[in-house]
Amino acid sequence: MTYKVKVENVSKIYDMNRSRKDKLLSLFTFGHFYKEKPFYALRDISFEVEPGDSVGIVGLNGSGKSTLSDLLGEATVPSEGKITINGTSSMIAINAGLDQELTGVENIKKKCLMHGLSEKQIDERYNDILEFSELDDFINQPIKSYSSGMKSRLGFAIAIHTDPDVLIIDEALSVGDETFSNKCIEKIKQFQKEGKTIFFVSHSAKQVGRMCNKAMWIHYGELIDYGKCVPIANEYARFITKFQKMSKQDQLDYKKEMLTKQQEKSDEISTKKYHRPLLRYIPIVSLFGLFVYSVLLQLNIF
Ligand SMILES: Nc1ncnc2c1ncn2[C@@H]1O[C@H](COP(=O)(O)OP(=O)(O)OP(=O)(O)O)[C@@H](O)[C@H]1O
Repeated sequence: MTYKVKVENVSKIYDMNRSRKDKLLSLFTFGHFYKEKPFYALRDISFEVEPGDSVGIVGLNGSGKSTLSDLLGEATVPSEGKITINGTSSMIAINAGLDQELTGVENIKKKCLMHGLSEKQIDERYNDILEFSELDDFINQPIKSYSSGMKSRLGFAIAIHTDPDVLIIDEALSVGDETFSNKCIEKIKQFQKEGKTIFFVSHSAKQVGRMCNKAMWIHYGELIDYGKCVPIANEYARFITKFQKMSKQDQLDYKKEMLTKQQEKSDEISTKKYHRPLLRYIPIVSLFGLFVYSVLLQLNIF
């Protein structure tokens, strides 16, 4: 079967340099010179998703779930590798793509236009979006004054009315009241019946087990399991039960140890890639050559 989403050897590297000068140096030398070492928030992830699949993404805090959903929702681009989506994607995350300074009405228009809807289509769908979001008169307020639940409701209402083929739901259901969550779940089920592809980011193995046919477990930047939902959700639930039985201090120590390992692996990759003795000087020498050449041109020496 042809895939709906194909992710090939994708990594997301964060530039950890703080000052503008260090960031620029790292940028212009293609990462060869840096003060702070880069961080691989996701490392060499590959998977394929078939049309109509509902994929649950689980993992501890800081494992890389939101980074992956941002990549799938095309809010950011991979640092390495390739993502191919056959169709349009729409992301529902708290705040995803919403402009804090604009009102609810303005955000509806902006996001719908970004998803390729015409002014006429937006006018036709506006009342449905407003009704689904349950925001009533608050829709005319800037969304910076909204609670996280209100933002999530607006984000959800807009996303489901933009006809996406691929829907990415990032923790949108963990805020807000239960009645609204149930309404969203009904809507998601309707999307599933229509054969749409769904990614569902959640901390809850139970929710993933109920909603998805496939699952992936991301652990500190690595994809450690992907396949049929129930066995993975069960395995993750067992891990979480064990984790929660640990003392607060042991949990912190575990997270610290994992993060240190993740940073060590990031260092290993960057060292291998960027610290080949001669190669590391090529970008800076080329830039310097270009600079000298342009100065000579300005001086009419050629
Ligand atoms: N802009 C950034 N710059 C540097 N590091 C970042 C940035 N965004 C995220 N990270 C780091 O990348 C890793 C993955 O973060 P991400 O938010 O994707 O995890 P998550 O699994 O979604 O966590 P949570 O469940 O808490 O939302 C974390 O170590 C985080 O600190």
